[in-house]
Amino acid sequence: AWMDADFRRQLSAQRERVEDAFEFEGRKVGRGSYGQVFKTKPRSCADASAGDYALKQIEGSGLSMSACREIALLRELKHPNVISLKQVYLAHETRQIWLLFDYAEHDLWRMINFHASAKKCNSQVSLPPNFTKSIMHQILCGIHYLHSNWVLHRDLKPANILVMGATSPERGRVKIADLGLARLFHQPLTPLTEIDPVVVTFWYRAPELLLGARHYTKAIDLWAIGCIMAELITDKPLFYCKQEEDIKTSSPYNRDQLERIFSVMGFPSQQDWRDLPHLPKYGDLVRNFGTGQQYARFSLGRHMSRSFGMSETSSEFRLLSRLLAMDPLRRPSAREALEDRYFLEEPRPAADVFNDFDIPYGKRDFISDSSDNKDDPARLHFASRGRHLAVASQQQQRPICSQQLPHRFDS
Ligand SMILES: Cc1ccc(-n2nc(C(C)(C)C)cc2NC(=O)NCCN2CCOCC2)cc1
Repeated sequence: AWMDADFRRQLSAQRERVEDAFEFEGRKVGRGSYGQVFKTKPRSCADASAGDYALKQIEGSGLSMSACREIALLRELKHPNVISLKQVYLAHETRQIWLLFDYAEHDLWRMINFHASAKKCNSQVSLPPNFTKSIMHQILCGIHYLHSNWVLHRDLKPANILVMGATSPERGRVKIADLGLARLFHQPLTPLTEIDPVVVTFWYRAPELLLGARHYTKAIDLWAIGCIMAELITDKPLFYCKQEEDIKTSSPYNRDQLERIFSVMGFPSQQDWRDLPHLPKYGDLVRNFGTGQQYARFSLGRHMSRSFGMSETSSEFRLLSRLLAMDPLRRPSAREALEDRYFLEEPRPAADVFNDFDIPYGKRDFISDSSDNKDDPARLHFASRGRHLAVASQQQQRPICSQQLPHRFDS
């Protein structure tokens, strides 16, 4: 061994082990190709008041490329709206890697689903009037910080937008994270592999990516933020498109997803998007859609006003349509979006997105290890990558409709 044996023994005796420091048996809240996540409390301070922590056990053993990337990236970043890495544990015996984060009780995927199902039962849940504005402001602050450090997110979607819960000192604060799969491949044209059967959603992918753009850009993140803003307003994914379960496409071109975008936005004209003909998949586009005349009468304004009564003159709509410019060159930077009139008007964005309202969402369910076996039909667990097809298994999901929902909630 390259190290003196005694010295090694001394080091390993001193090293703090993650199982000694944290209680996490039976407290799994997430599982996927990235590894698994536990909701833990430090064993030391027994008092329940201490905040919870999220322990991510990285899949595989040893310093994999993705573990290196995640640690190297996160240890350099520090911003109130970006998830922060508190500690790294290397279990030398098993060569396991554990990452310690602050625990986030909520995320936009679960929050939006909660409101969508409450709506279906005609039981509106009261939220502060600046709820969407506060969330949008904090997402843009976090992304502005990342972009200024030349970090692109590349997979922004509701599941990756976490929100701190009532027991956290940062109650109601947005934390941008990346729980998912896309991080493993940073080229947009990488074929989806069988590593992960979880279907990656294309609902937040910018049109230039679907048309073969070879590199991610900041504008691609801003498009996804526009999609998230629309979903916060309507409780529906703006560019929802059913997807074949076994999508193993290697081509970035997704005709159904493009069709959905055009049926909301209209078809981009030469004036709208000068560089469109230079995109790799422009030929496929013309073959499938011709001149796009069939989408001539569609527009975002028409869609948002007809389906959701949104005024096309409101500053909320104006910002949304800036973010969802088909031509990436016309989308605002994160800073320009933050300077939009929308954030200067009353009501102003709040640091706690729930304001003084009680938080109506349940806590995350623990994933029981019994549901680990694949042939358990009820095994549909929350895939933290925001897979919109997965729901909690029945015994975990309390149907909203059966309860009488009080106007206000006890958190
Ligand atoms: C390979 C690789 C994977 C992920 C990242 N990554 N990147 C980010 C940015 C800074 C871009 C938002 C965050 C993460 N990692 C996690 O969010 N990790 C999950 C943290 N969560 C776990 C569940 O509990 C809350 C914290 C980098 C590289």
